Amino acid sequence: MQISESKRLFAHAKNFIPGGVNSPVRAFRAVGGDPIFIKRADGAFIYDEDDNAYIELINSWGPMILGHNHPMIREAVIAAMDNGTSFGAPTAREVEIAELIVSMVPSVEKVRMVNSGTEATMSAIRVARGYTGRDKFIKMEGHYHGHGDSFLIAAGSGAITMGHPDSPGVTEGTAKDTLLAPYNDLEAIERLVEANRGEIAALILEPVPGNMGLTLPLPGYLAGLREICTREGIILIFDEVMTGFRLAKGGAQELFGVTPDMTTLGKIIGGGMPVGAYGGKKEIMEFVSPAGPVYQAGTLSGNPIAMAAGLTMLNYLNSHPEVYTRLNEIGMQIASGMASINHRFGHDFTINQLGSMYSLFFTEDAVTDFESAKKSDTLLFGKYFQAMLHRGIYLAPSQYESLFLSTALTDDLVGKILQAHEESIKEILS
Ligand SMILES: Cc1ncc(COP(=O)(O)O)c(C=O)c1O
Ligand SMILES: N[C@H](C=O)CCC(=O)O
Repeated sequence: MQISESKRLFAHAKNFIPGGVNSPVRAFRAVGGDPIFIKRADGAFIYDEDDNAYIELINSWGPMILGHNHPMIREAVIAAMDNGTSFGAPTAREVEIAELIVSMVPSVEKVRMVNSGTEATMSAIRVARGYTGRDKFIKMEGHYHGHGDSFLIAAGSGAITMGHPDSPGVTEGTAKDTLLAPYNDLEAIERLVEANRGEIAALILEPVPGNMGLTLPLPGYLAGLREICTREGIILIFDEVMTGFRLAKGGAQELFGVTPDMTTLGKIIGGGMPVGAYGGKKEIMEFVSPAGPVYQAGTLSGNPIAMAAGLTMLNYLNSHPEVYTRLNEIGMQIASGMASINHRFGHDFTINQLGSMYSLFFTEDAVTDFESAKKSDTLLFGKYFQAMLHRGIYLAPSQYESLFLSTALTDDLVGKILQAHEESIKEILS
C-alpha cells in the first residue's frame, strides 16, 4: 500500500496545525506510522488521498450508522442549503427534531440543541448544579465526556491514548469537584456518596462506555445507580453521545430499561453534521435560560443544515426498526467470527460487543472497567491495527475506542473483514 500523498500532507500539516491534526487520536501516535488523509467516503468505504480504499469500522467515530454519503442525508442537506446556511433565529425544523427526540429517548421531555457532545456534557453538568445547588459530581475512571475542564480527569479516549488522562491546564479548583469512581462498582459509589452526602449534584457516565474500549455494564449496575441517585437526590446523567440512536432508537436507556434524569447526545443526532444535545425531565430543563437561570447559548446552535441532516437521520431510524436487527446481526457475526479465529490461533482474546459496537482487547482477562482495559497489550494492538490497515480495513487508531458498524456492511464485506482479521492475527503472532 502506497500512502505518499498522505505522508506529504501530514508533514505539511504539522507546520500549521498542532500535531498535524484537529483531534489527537487521528494522529496514529498510539499505533505508529502516519495517519491517512481522507479524500472522500461512500457507503462502507473511505478513500485516501492516494486513492486506497478501506472498509470503514469507525464511521466518523459513530455518526455514519447508515454508511457514508447516504443519498437521503445528502439530498436533505442540499435542499436545506438552498434556503441559506445559518439564521441565528428559531426555525420550524428545530421544533420538529426536538419533538422527535422527545418521542424517541425515554428520559427526554425537553431538549436543547448544541454543536458538539462536549457542549452537551458541559451544559448538562451546569444545569444539574444549578438545579440542585450542589457543586460536586461523580465521573467514572476511563469514561470520556468531551474536553470540558472538569471531565479531563481520568479521562478515556484520546486523553488516555496520548497519556494525558489528567490534562495540564485544568485547575485544582476545578478538579476537586470531580469525584472519581471505577465503573461497574456500586459499592464505590456508595462510599463516595457517604463521604460527600448532600454535596453531589450529578453522576455522569457512559452507560455502555466506548472510550476505554467497549465495556458492558454488569447485570443490575445501571439499575443500582438509578436507585442510589433517586435516594440521594443526585441527577443521574447518561452520556449517550456514542450510544444514543445506536444501541437502540432510544439508546442504552431503552435497551437496559433504566431511565436517567438527563441525557447527553451527539454523533448520530447530526447525521454527520456537528450537532449535540442535552435533555431530560421538564422540571430540570426548565432551569435552562431563558426559561430559567442557568445560562447556555450558541450562535450556530440549531443550525438549519445540521438540523436537516439530523432530522432526516432520526426520522429514518425511528421508522426502520430493522436497522437495529441488521446491525446486531453484523455485530455478532464479526465478534463470533473473530473469536473462533483467535481460538484457532490459541488465544481467547477478550471481545466486548453490543449491537453495532465492539472492541477487541489483547488480553484474555474480562474487561469490565478501566483497570482491566489497561491490561490489554497495546503494542500488539498497534501491530494489529497496521496489519488490518494494510489489508484495507480502517479501525480506530487506539485500543481505547469502540468500533462502530454501519448498515452499509454487506455479508460479503463482513467476510472480507474476517479474512483480514485471520491474516493479521497470524502475522502479528508469528
Ligand atoms: C461519550 C462521549 N461523550 C462526549 C463526547 C464528546 O463529543 P464531541 O467530540 O462531539 O465533542 C464523546 C466523543 O468525543 C463521547 O464519546
Ligand atoms: N472517542 C472520541 C469520541 O468518541 C474520538 C473522537 C475524537 O476525540 O476525535
